[in-house]
Amino acid sequence: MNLTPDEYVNQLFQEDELLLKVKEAIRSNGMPEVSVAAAYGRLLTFLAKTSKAEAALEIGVLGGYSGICIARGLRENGTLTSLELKGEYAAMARGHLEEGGFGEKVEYRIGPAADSLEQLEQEGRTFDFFFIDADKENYPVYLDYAIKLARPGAVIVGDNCFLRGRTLNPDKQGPAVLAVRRFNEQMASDPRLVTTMLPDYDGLVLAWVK
Ligand SMILES: C[S@@+](CC[C@H](N)C(=O)[O-])C[C@H]1O[C@@H](n2cnc3c(N)ncnc32)[C@H](O)[C@@H]1O
Ligand SMILES: [Mg+2]
Repeated sequence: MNLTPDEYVNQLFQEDELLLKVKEAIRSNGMPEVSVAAAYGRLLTFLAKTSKAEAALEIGVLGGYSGICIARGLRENGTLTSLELKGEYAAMARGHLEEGGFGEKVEYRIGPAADSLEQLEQEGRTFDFFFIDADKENYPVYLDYAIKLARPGAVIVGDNCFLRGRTLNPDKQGPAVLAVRRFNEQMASDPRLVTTMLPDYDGLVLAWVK
């Protein structure tokens, strides 16, 4: 019997011990099991590497899965700034990033990400890699900040742009769906961006900032 594409890819590229440990910690602490899927985590590493990312920003941390993937792709002197609402999640992620050897590279800012983004703008910080993966209602706000804080040539990645199918269903009109549709439309049409959206998984959208 044929393997599914997922099964085939997951056989070829198995998650390493640290990533499996992150997932186990999330499970055993009763946290939501919504880390980025393995192949897309590897895509984050790949994109950070190929874009030679030096200053990455992640919005939505959970247990540190995507943070490890991004940190693995950073340049030698690169840094990751991670925004997370919950202090206990950031503490878990910090432990995992330290275990991966990235303790010196990562800075956590706890609280609503929109506040942290405003603070980063006030500080004059800029970034060349963004991963947006927090509360969906604020995706348009996060995109505005990402474009403001982006260096020319920056990469912006948005996760879960199909909202497990809700974005695709015209009958769904809740605030998260409306916000993500707005985000997707801006990603697709903003003249400052060169963008694509992968039409499988849960809708990963990728933009390059001119
Ligand atoms: C989907 S999870 C992140 C998964 C993570 N990027 C990964 O793939 O490993 C979303 C995270 O966003 C956080 N979050 C929710 N609302 C937030 C807000 N307003 N500001 C910052 N973080 C928020 C949640 O606590 C949760 O940890
Ligand atoms: Mg996600």
